Amino acid sequence: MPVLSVDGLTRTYAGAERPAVQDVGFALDRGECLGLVGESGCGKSTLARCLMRIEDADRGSIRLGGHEIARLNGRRLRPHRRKIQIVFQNPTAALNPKLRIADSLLDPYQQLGQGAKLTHFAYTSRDAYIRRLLEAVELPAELAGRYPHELSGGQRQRVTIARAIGIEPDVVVLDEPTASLDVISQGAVLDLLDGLRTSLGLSYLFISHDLAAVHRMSQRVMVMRGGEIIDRFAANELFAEDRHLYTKELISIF
Ligand SMILES: Nc1ncnc2c1ncn2[C@@H]1O[C@H](COP(=O)(O)OP(=O)(O)OP(=O)(O)O)[C@@H](O)[C@H]1O
Repeated sequence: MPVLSVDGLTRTYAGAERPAVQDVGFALDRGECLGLVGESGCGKSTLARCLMRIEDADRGSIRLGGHEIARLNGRRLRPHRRKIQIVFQNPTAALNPKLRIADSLLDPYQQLGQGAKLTHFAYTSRDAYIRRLLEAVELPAELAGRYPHELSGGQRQRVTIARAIGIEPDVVVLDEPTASLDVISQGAVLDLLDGLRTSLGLSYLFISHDLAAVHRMSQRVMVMRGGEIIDRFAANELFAEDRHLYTKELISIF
């Protein structure tokens, strides 16, 4: 059974002529990285926000671990929230500037993790939990006492990754996770994410406008345009003759 399966997902903003996300469907297997590529404005982030239930889809189904969550709210949605986490493009906006790194790392656990059976990041003590998380994202333990502005962009993004994985979700939505980083940090963060997927058995929906990054990270790729998935293929079929013309255009610019 897929860890996440989405069917017919559609989201139209008030006053818009056409849906930002239209009839999107896919299934994500355990341990898989599924790439989603498309140019700015094609609906990638809207899809991500619908999956996270930050926004409501107009219609369609979101099955997470076999549970339909598209229309759950409040108390009924809460038990499912831990299972899907997101890493956003901009780690500076994602971290509370007034919290030390240790407290930022603890926050998801306090909100959603208590009572969950954690295995890799079992909560034996506050310090051990934080140390283990920093280690997992290859950051030195002494960063725990610092504030976000005392870290580099790459280090901050590692902290948001640690926050996302510390409560052991099944699915992590990576929404342009390296777009704000320089090229060297981009490669290092992608390598880290790839390693975490394997070692923790995570499933990723990896969203990017960068076809090269998506191709490098993913086993399967979907191409989105105007809110719709217009092409999908296994990563090793990227250069196949029968690729959609639009995919070929994306290939020609990468
Ligand atoms: N809150 C909103 N209200 C109204 N329209 C929106 C809203 N957010 C996005 N849109 C519109 O929905 C469409 C899809 O936007 P979305 O941000 O999902 O695209 P994207 O592929 O993530 O783009 P980018 O890579 O630039 O973030 C665009 O036409 C955008 O203008």
